[in-house]
Amino acid sequence: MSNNLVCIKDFEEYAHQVLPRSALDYYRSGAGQEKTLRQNNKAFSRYKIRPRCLRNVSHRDLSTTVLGEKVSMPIGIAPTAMQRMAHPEGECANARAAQALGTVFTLSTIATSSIEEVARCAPHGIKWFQLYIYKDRQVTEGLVRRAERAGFKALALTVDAPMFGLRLADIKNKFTLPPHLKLANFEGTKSTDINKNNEKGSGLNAYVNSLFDASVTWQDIKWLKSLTSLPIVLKGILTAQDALLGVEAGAAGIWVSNHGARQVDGTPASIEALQEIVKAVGDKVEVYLDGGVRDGTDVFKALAMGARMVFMGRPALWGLTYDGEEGVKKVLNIIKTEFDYTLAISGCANVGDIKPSMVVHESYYSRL
Ligand SMILES: Cc1cc2nc3c(=O)[nH]c(=O)nc-3n(C[C@H](O)[C@H](O)[C@H](O)COP(=O)(O)O)c2cc1C
Ligand SMILES: CCCCCCC(=O)C(=O)O
Repeated sequence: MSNNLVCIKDFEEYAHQVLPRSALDYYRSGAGQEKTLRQNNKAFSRYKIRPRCLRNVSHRDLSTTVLGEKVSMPIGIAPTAMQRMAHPEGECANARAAQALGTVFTLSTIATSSIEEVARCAPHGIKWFQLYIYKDRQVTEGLVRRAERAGFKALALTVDAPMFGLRLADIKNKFTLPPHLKLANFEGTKSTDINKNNEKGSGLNAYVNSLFDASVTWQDIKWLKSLTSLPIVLKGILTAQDALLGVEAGAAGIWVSNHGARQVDGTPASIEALQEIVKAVGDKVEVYLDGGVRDGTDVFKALAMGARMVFMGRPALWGLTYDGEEGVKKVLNIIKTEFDYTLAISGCANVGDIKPSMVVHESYYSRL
């Protein structure tokens, strides 16, 4: 079977065939009419690679560093909630796959495996913890302390979700977490239950509106920084202005993202937002990108346009659905190989050889 799955699209098609409707729609969907969701993928194809020739690429090195840690490739796993709907080992399997490939796994606050379980499953992996700010600040502080104790290396604070986007499929399905699963970071607390309030639609929106703090401002980044010495990455930035405010507030990294097109339908594709942010931020902090990364050429383009690392959300969920840890490893190995081929055939022996001039917007060719 797996010989027939040779690219991420194949894993996505497989997951579409086997996942229950409600889980599939939750994983797959974007906000509103899903215009931005379609653009996240399409926008990459509007950028063109300009390969260079005869540059001795016989030995290649795909590794890089993020926040001072060496990773085997500039491709990591973005936080996605409730992964045990895809596979019984959920986040644990995903984290083990990332550990095996030597790259970053980011655990969602809204996970179906706890911080401690994931730390036990992947003790040597580079793990980041994704954070939401709860109205009850002690909930957030408790999560930070647990992530610190469990050896997580950074906090990815999601800044694009004061409320949740209107995901029409979840509303129609009246999404709830299957009863055998739990929000594992909150067992036995009132933050556990996403199923109690969904008579009118998706249980997610009811949960978020009742517990997440929509009044969060830049001052709260200072508060978070005062709590911890872990580096803080701001996830969900789409403008140069906010990137600069983030740098000023002391962020160690800016994660360019439109949340997989799940928040505002009508934002730019993440790749379209990347360059203004890279230009504004310069070398002050690292810049990452997620959203629509589906093959090795996408990785190359994002790096040429200034990202230090890219992350993938849904592709890991499709891999998990296929075969847990092994499925995610397959997905990661496929994109790693594609990136290696792109690097070599474009005349680069390592990520440092990828230069901004090697990727142009397609309009470059109509101007000639
Ligand atoms: C099913 C699903 C759940 C997500 N859960 C979270 C989450 O808990 N926290 C968060 O910051 N982002 C979350 N995201 C956004 C991802 O971290 C990431 O930004 C996005 O998936 C990247 O786009 P891609 O799926 O096209 O790779 C989620 C995305 C999806 C698809
Ligand atoms: C149960 C609360 C919301 C889940 C958060 C996951 C998320 O960010 C998403 O995009 O979905």
